[in-house]
Amino acid sequence: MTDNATQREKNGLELRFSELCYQLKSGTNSKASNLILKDTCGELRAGCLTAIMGPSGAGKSSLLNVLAGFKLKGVSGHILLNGQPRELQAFRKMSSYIAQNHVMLSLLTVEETLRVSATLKLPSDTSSEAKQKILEDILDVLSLHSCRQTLVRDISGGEHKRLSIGIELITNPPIMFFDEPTSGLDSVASYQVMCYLQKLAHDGRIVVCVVHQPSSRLMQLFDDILVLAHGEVLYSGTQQEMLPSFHAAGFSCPQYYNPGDFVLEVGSESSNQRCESLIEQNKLKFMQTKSTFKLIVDEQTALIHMDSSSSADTELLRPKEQVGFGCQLRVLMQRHLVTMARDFVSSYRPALALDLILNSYTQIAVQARVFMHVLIALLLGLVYWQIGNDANKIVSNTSCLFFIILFIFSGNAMPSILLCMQDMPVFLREYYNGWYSLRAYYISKLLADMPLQFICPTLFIGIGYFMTGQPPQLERFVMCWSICILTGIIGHFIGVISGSLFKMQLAIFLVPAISIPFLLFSGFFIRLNELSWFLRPICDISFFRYIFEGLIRCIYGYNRGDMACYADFCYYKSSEKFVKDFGMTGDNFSDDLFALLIFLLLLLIAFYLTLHSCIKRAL
Ligand SMILES: Nc1ncnc2c1ncn2[C@@H]1O[C@H](COP(=O)(O)OP(=O)(O)OP(=O)(O)O)[C@@H](O)[C@H]1O
Repeated sequence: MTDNATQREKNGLELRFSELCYQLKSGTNSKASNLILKDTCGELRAGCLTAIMGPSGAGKSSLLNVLAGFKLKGVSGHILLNGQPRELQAFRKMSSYIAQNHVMLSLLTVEETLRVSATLKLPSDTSSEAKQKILEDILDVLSLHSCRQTLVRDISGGEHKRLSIGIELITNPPIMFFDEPTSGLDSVASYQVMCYLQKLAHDGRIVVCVVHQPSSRLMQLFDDILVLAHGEVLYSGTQQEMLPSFHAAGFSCPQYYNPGDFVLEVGSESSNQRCESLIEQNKLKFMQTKSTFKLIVDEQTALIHMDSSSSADTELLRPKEQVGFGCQLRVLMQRHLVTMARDFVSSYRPALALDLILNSYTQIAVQARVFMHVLIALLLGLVYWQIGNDANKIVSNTSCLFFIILFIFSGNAMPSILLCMQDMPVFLREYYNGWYSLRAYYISKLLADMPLQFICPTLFIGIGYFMTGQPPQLERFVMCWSICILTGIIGHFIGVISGSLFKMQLAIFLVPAISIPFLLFSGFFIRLNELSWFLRPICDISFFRYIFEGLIRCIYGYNRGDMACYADFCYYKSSEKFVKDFGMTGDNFSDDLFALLIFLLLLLIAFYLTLHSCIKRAL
């Protein structure tokens, strides 16, 4: 008996699937549908490294997703774990899925990344010594010791892949799925990563990975091969038996030819017509084993059939969190604050293409955001230098107030879209791996984003208010500051919601496209009482109206009295007259504040629903 077989026996895991179909409803025509996987049969064994191979578009990633339990809609067939129907929640707990682009937070070190994973994934009663031991073992096994203190953004592609494996190894899962673990790596790094996978498999795990075009050196590392073409399985079994099987079906591999290239060429025929014999041969092999299934399980219970109408419960797809809500919140807050602080102090680096996507966006979102608020506040102060108490320049001062609103809103909404770019994939991966609950992530996000929402508008209004010569009264400044803070927070949530719901390009277009029309109803461009009657209700739902009204009231309302007039005649010497002409009479600042708080509450609810919908859509 070989070593692998011994391990398999020790572990005893075997994942078999038969008559597995995956049907995709076409987006353009709801009636049309695509059968991505057709009656596929195969087997994955513990102690063996299995490669899923096939030409591009054959359905390799789809099969991996279906087997890992990440795709449920449109899936039908049998998936049996050790002869029993796969129980999804338990299966997700014992398996891990490492995606091709395993996005991680770039401003944590390798060790911190593993530590966060250990704190959230290991049971709460695990001692810190035990956690440290696991962490050290993983650093050892994956040869990550030398870069343990390096930021994730600075490690090499191979180290990145190994770290993504390490994150999943924390819980020592007996089943591991990898989608193209060698993509983007050179042949040496690919071989190195694949050797680690072989090691993990030979330790008794089921390890299955999608590979594109393995070199003959890589091919030697695989124990089992599953060949897919046009959504059908041409072969599933050991590598030793692969070429004889192809030969028996009429496909002979030339001597000295890479078997990987050969099966890929066979699978690349324009249709599977010529490969019918191979497909039938494979089905027959698993038909024989299916009779064994029948003895063990009732066919009805083993059959999965989830069409698009049946809603998949996301809770079924994720293992339960291992630590309590308090610990989840603490770890998430700490992580967020550390990355934000590093983001603020770290300097720009020459951006490589990937670097630009993963790192610079967040830097723009934090570092440049603070810098721009200070710079633009100074510019505003210079342009509108000390005009706040000049009755002759009251119209210019109103424009200054409007500019403040506009800048704080867009200065917070737009960078928040970019922040979602990195946060969302990390959130979805960690949520589906049961690291934390939606509630913990939501609250940590609200709290951890707050410092920036206070710092930026405070810096801006703190500089701008005094340079532009607004009334030097504490109450008025505090009123003005509170409006600015609310404007920033509203902008931030509009940005975050759009960035989470839509692709970045669309979100960047949508935020100004939706908010600019509301500016028309703020009362700045046209007085609200001059609007046609049928347009007036729009003012009630324009948050810019309450922001602008609030600012005008706190600067010119509350018995401010006469302003200084340095010209022969100043029409608006009296601030009351100005407020009255603007149609904003009454010292109802609290009403504006209340309306803005209602808007904020609605946005907070919308943000929660957005996260919920992102979770559902990720299925
Ligand atoms: N959401 C989707 N909408 C439309 N078509 C899809 C979707 N998902 C998969 N497909 C189609 O299903 C087929 C299989 O896709 P899959 O990604 O599984 O192939 P693959 O073998 O992994 O390809 P590659 O090696 O190029 O990544 C492809 O033709 C793809 O276009």
